[in-house]
Amino acid sequence: MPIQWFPGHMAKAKREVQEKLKLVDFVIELVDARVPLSSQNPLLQQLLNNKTKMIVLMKNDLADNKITTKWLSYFETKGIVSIAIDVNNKKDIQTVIQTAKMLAEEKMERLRRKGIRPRAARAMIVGIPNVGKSTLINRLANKKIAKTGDRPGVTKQQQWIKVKKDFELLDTPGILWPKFEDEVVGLRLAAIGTIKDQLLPMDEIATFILRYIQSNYPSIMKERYEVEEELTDIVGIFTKIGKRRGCLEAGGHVNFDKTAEIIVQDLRNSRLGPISLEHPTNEE
Ligand SMILES: Nc1nc2c(ncn2[C@@H]2O[C@H](COP(=O)(O)OP(=O)(O)OP(=O)(O)O)[C@@H](O)[C@H]2O)c(=O)[nH]1
Repeated sequence: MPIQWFPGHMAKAKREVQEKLKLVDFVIELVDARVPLSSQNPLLQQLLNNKTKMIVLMKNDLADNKITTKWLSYFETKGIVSIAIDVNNKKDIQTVIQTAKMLAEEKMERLRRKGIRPRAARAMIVGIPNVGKSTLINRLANKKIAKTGDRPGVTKQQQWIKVKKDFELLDTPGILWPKFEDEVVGLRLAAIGTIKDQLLPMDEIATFILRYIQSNYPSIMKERYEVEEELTDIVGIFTKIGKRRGCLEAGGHVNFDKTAEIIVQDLRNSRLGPISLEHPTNEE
């Protein structure tokens, strides 16, 4: 899939993240629970330079819980603290705060051991476009955005959100671009809506979604689209779905673009139920 990010934008985003990283003690990396690895930016790991991070699997309400559990174990085996949340669930927001506080306390303990007077630990949120950065910041801020002044070496004043007495959050997130070298990664990200649709071949994405669902969630395929057969005749399947969903043009022909759009929107709007598009061991 020919998706290109402009190198200039990427370089600028990288510089901005690098600058902000200097201000914080740890990083909260947001990924999409439906595609946790595909929605990571491998560059972040290099930029972190030994800084602690926690991973928040966002939009867990849209993901398959069984697969999410596997992802949490996967990250645990890598020694990375991870949690999965629905940003609209208050309990989940509390879990983010508690987990971040735990990391903050570890950091403060290290300072104490070095004889440095503890202060509030500072964190920033990073993630690819549309992963939920602003929404999570707003939930954590809960209208408590507090100016805590300049930090040395920073010309632009940073706003900090006092989430807890000993934990502050940078009020602007770091945007990182996903990586598209692997075609399947691109298709997964396109399916969940990371990339602007104008740039996308919707029929390819819809086909990807149908094939994936047919092999991983055949009952959904049957219930939603009344398709039970193998997807060898993809044109036939599009025709069937298009007719059923009223995507017809004059003359009774099926409009394939409209049909593809409906399939993609069905997935994005969770009309197919909770679905994960990536498995830790690539079981799919
Ligand atoms: N269902 C669900 N939707 C979520 C969740 N978190 C965020 N969203 C939705 O995802 C969309 C994108 O959220 P934003 O907070 O704008 O994402 P962002 O990462 O700040 O996006 P950019 O500004 O493009 O970088 C919004 O429609 C949110 O409502 C979640 O946990 N569950």
